[in-house]
Amino acid sequence: MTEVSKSFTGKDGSFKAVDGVTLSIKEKEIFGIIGESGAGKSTLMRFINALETPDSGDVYVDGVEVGKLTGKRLRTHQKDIGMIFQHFNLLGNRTVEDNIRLPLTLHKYKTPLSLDEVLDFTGLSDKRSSYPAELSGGQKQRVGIARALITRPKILLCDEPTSALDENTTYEIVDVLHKAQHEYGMTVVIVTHELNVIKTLCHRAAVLDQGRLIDTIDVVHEKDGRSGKSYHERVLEVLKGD
Ligand SMILES: Nc1ncnc2c1ncn2[C@@H]1O[C@H](COP(=O)(O)OP(=O)(O)OP(=O)(O)O)[C@@H](O)[C@H]1O
Repeated sequence: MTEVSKSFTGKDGSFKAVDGVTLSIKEKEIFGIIGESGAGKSTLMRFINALETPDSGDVYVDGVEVGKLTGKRLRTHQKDIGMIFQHFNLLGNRTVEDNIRLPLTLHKYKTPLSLDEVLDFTGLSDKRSSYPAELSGGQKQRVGIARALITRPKILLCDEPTSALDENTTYEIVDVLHKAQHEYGMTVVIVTHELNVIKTLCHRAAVLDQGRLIDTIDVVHEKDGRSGKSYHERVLEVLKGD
């Protein structure tokens, strides 16, 4: 995206939520967008699937200018992009398998995955007939991931996917996302304020501050990877510096 900006009207008048951001995300990379609350992270990410439209600047996905798409071509573009949310956005009156299948009932997809494959991939095979209220937070997010994966998206947008979860569950979800990128070769864009999630999962990260891009960082990964550690090991690491 090049020089993208977007203003909103708040109680003190108009302000720039995204301010002249230029960045490029590579195919199949896991790219983080970090910054404090209100920095413009979600708005920037939502330009990619046209849930938000910039006031100025251009967004290109696969060489196609998103702002020029309308009608069927816009829908085709949006169908290539899956999304998962902080609060999961599941339908409470539908079972796990009906929630996961939902996108396939709304649109026709060329090469969807099978329900059994995504249930197995996300470790939910024994929960297929459960309702969201019967699931833990981590299980609900795995349903959200399965619902996105079933359409076999080229790009997966993740808006604060672990912010409603405790630390252990966060690493469980980070592992599922990592595995999903590896298995299905998607580009993953993840908005979060949790630096540990970026550190464990992302190849690169953009830092936003009051709508401006202030840095793009190549993430250095620890050799042993934090996600394999137990909760107790991580507590010791943080509190005692082990
Ligand atoms: N539709 C909208 N109308 C008015 N203001 C909006 C709208 N969407 C976002 N904003 C405001 O724009 C700013 C950036 O919002 P955005 O959600 O992109 O930030 P963020 O970095 O993702 O923050 P958070 O981590 O709190 O979600 C915030 O001040 C937000 O209140």
